[in-house]
Amino acid sequence: MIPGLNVARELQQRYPQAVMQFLGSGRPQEEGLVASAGFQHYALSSESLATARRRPWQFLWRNWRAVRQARALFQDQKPTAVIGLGGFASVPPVVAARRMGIPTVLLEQNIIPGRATRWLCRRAGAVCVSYAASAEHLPAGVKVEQTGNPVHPDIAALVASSHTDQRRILLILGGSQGASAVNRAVTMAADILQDQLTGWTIMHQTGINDWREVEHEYQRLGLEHTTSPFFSDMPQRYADAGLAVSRAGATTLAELACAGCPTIAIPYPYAADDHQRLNAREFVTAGAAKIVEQQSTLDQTAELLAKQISRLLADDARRLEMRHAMHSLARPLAARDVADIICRTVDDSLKR
Ligand SMILES: CC(=O)N[C@H]1[C@@H](OP(=O)(O)OP(=O)(O)OC[C@H]2O[C@@H](n3ccc(=O)[nH]c3=O)[C@H](O)[C@@H]2O)O[C@H](CO)[C@@H](O)[C@@H]1O
Repeated sequence: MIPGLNVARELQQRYPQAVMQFLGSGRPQEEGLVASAGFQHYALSSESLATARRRPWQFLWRNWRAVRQARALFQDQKPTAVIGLGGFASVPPVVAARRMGIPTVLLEQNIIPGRATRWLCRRAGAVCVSYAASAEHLPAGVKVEQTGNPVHPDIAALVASSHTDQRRILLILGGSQGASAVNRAVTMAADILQDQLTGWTIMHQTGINDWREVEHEYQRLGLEHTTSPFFSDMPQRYADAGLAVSRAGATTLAELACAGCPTIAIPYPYAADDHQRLNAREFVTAGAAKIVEQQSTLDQTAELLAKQISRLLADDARRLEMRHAMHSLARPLAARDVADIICRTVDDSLKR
């Protein structure tokens, strides 16, 4: 969703008269994000794959209805192009667009393309990916373009920020929902590292459920900290951070790259195709991040995490090297490049 918003911002700047509409499955958080970016949102009756196993008829019926809804909307609005953002809710509108001859482009952030991308890619005008390796997981003949993941312009601008590193903020991120296992592992690691963390401020995004508990824990430990269920000013948070501990969601990693923020990634172990671990590995290979695997017990995860944090806190030079490596992975012009590809796809379809 967030990369899609950034592409819409770029297109809106180029074509101020154009109308950008987002079609989703009606999740309130998604609708809120779209509305606060100033775009229109329509909810279709699409249903995710999670339903397919439990209630297959409901899955088929609701998605069939969603295709019909998208079709009716497109007949009325006559869109120039339809862009699939990778989630399952993108399948019905892209299917409807294809049937109506409307040009389509897909965005895929994860190194292993998700099912929606794998299903839709053959007839898409182009698939814009974050990682070069994604092409290996798509059928031959699909037009794959490595654009990087379109991040917010204020985050993209962080690439130009200075490379000297006096920052003493440890940023903890759990992805858009927050991550309970990360919250617990980090607070337990903070307990182990209490002395070493003196002089550092912990900036922790907890998600809604754990906020009180995490806040209470830092107060008990007497550590400098700010906690919030969700930060609405991420560009500033990234700009201030000297080290991050984070889930390995594709967008967060792309943003950390622009910020040049050395990162300890704790991949979500149950992600489809284990894509978070694979996303993070690309960063480890480049020397920009470390991985701490989530273990079967929290104690073990916390212990490994504490060791890794401790090493990096003690090694300013290593963090600076990681900062350079992170910046080398940044794709601050991704939104522009995706917008170019969309425009080219539309032009090509008009010539046919
Ligand atoms: C658990 C899970 O399956 N997560 C998937 C989900 O990630 P999810 O959407 O949870 O996380 P992402 O890393 O993709 O994006 C999180 C976004 O939320 C923003 N943010 C985060 C914290 C905060 O306090 N404020 C804030 O604004 C970040 O700046 C970022 O833009 O989709 C990604 C693809 O896009 C996948 O790679 C992830 O595996």
